[in-house]
Amino acid sequence: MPAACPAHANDDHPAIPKQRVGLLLANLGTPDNYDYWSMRRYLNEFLSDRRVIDYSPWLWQPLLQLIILTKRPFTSGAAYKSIWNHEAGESPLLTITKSQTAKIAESMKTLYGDDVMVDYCMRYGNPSTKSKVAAMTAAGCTKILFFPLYPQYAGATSATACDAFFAALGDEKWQPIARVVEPYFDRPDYIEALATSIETAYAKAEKRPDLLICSYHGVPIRYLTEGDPYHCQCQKTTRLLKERLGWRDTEIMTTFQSKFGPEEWLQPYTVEEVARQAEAGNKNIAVCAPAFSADCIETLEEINEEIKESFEEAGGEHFTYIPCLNDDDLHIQALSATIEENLKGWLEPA
Ligand SMILES: C=CC1=C(C)c2cc3[nH]c(cc4nc(cc5[nH]c(cc1n2)c(C)c5CCC(=O)O)C(CCC(=O)O)=C4C)c(C)c3C=C
Ligand SMILES: [Fe+2]
Ligand SMILES: [Fe+2]
Repeated sequence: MPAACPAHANDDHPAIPKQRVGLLLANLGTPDNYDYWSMRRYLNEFLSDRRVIDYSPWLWQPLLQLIILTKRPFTSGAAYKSIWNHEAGESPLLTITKSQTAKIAESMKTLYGDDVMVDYCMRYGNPSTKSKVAAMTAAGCTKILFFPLYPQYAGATSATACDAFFAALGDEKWQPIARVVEPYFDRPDYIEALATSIETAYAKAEKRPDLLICSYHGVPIRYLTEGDPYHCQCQKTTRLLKERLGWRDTEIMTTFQSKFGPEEWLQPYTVEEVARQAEAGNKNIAVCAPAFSADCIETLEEINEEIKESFEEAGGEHFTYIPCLNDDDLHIQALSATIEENLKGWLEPA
């Protein structure tokens, strides 16, 4: 009987690996090092993304290439150097993402045995989203669950991560079926993990802080008026946290940090608000950063160095930075439960 196709007639039919489900965790990015050229490469990729900076490239690219990328790699490189994980030779965001991935992989193994392949990728820098989608497809993942590790949606984070994921799928001959995990800021288990981290920090503090500032990464106000729901999701995160903690309105507030460029961004700006609070008599404050699933340059350097300095210069006395949830057990449990819900219909726990 003739073979069904010429490739079947001889031995050059491609090997087909065992089919599995891929779980791809995605975070923002990281430079490979803090030297000028590594920083320039990273910032160029990041700041050329039109989900982040939406000006016309005709206007933006000359400014970026000729002015911003001649100076900023030096200042950002120095900031990265001050927080770098020198032992591992990588940024803290990368170290934490690896640990989160390993812990989530462990909980997936308990639930599903070897049926799920777990890995992580970065939107900018390495490992790229494209390389990880290709590796998962080659390893037999015919379905991929993509999980942008941002509690709140923003076009500049979640959407651009998805754009890179969908573009990578577009390059695959045998394109995996895809699902994306939605923002998780209002999940009770995430709020519980956040509230517990705050209660633990407050229990350890010498003196109870007068105020908790929830400092979120900012975006231009224009992005909100053009339809990005990030601002509302940040405000709701603080409200849910306040309700879970059982606190009064005067004990907790929302601010925004990391302003970049000349436009007006979401306000109040953290760096100014901490100084106002110190001047108003709140000499003992705590700051947490619920928009970040992992500590990074924006928390370790900007909050714990620049913003702390602004508070102390205005007469503030005690500044407590409450770390991100990182690889805390409750955080990993909340992320794993979110993943389990999103895998339903594809896989059931054994
Ligand atoms: C958590 C949510 C984030 C939003 C929303 C966001 C919007 C946004 N960011 C920029 C510009 C910069 N962001 C930078 C770093 C950075 N941003 C986020 C997260 C969000 N950004 C993270 C997690 C990080 C840290 C990455 C790390 O490697 O540690 C920087 C780089 C700082 C530097 O190196 O100088 C810039 C610049 C814009 C313009 C924007 C909204 C439009
Ligand atoms: Fe950012
Ligand atoms: Fe809003």
